[in-house]
Amino acid sequence: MEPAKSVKNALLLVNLGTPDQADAESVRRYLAEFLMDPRVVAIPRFIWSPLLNRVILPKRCAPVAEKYASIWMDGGSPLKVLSEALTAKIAQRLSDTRVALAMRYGSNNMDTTIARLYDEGVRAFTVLPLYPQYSTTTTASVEDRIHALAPRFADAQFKIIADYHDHPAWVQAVADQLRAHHRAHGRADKLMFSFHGIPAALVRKGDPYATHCEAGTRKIARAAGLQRDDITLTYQSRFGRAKWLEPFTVTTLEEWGRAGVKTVDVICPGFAVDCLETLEEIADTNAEIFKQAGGERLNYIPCLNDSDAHADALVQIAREAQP
Ligand SMILES: C=CC1=C(C)c2cc3[nH]c(cc4nc(cc5[nH]c(cc1n2)c(C)c5CCC(=O)O)C(CCC(=O)O)=C4C)c(C)c3C=C
Ligand SMILES: [Fe+2]
Ligand SMILES: [Fe+2]
Repeated sequence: MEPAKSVKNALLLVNLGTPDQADAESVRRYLAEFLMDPRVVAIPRFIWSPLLNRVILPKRCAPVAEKYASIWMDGGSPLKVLSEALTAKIAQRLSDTRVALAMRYGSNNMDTTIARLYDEGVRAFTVLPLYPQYSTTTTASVEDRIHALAPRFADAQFKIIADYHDHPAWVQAVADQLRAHHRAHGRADKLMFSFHGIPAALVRKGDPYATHCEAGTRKIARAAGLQRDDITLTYQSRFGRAKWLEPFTVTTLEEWGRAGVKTVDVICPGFAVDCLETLEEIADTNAEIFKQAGGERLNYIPCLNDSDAHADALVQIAREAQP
C-alpha cells in the first residue's frame, strides 16, 4: 500500500476524532480541543473557556472515559478502528489515488496528515468529511481547517465534498443495510432513524442539517420499499442546556416503552462508522432505558462501517468530485 512517489491525487477522508485511550486524561485532551471549536460551541470565549476547563471537563471526563472503556476495541476507539478499516477498503479500490484518513480533533489530525501527503508529492486533495449531512458544527469546521491550511500549500488544490445525504449510492447502501436487517431478524414494532442533534438555533440561522436528515430519510425509505410514515426520525446526544433539535431519541423510546411498544429497530444514518454515540448511547444506554420503560428489545442496526457497500458508495462519491 506504499504510495508511488508519482501519485499526485489524494482522497482525504476526515472524521471527527476520538480519545487515544479510554481514560479521563485522554478524554480531557480530546474534549478540550473539540469543545473549544467555535463551530461546535459558539459561546464567547471569555465565558466558555473557564466554564469548560474549570466546571464541565473536571466533571465530565471520568464518566465519559468509563463509557469509552465499555466499547473499546483491541485497536483503540471504535471510531478510529472502523474509520481506518473503511479507509483501507477504499484504498484497495483506488489504485491511482493516495487514500488517507485524518481526524478533525485529537491524534492524526488534518494538519499533520495533509503536510505528510504534500511531502509525498500530492498536489490535488479531494477532502471527504465522513458526515453524510452538512452541518456548520461538523462539515464547516473541516472546511475552516482546510481554508486555514491551504495557503501553506499554495501549489496544491483542495476540493471539499460538502455532503452526500441524498447521493443515490449512499442512500441505496443504507437502504440495503436496513433491508438485510429486516430479512435476517424481521421487522420490529417501530423503526427509528436517530441522528446526532445540534442546537435548534443553528437551524433557524440556516444550517441545512435538519433538512438533510429529513430529505435523506425520505430517500432511504423509498429505496428500502418503506413509507416515510413507517419511520420516526429523532435526534440524540444532546449536549448542554440550549434547545436542541427534537424529538429526542431517548424521550421517544421512553414514551414508546410506556405506551406498550415492545420492539424497536434503530439505525443511525448520520454516523459513517460506529462510535460512542451509537454503541454506548443507543445500543447500550438507550436500549436499557427503553426496557426500563416497558419495552422488550431495542435492535441496533450497525452503521455502514467498513462494508463493501459503504466503500463502493464513497468511492463513487469521491470519483464524481475529483478534479
Ligand atoms: C454525526 C454528526 C455529529 C454532529 C452534527 C455533532 C454535533 C455536536 N456534537 C457535540 C458534542 C459532542 N459530541 C460527542 C461525540 C460525538 N459526536 C459525533 C458526531 C457529531 N457531533 C461523533 C461521531 C461522536 C463520537 C466520538 C467518539 O469518540 O466515538 C461528544 C463526546 C462525548 C461526550 O462527552 O458526550 C460531545 C461532547 C456538540 C456540542 C455538537 C453540536 C453543536
Ligand atoms: Fe457530537
Ligand atoms: Fe453522547
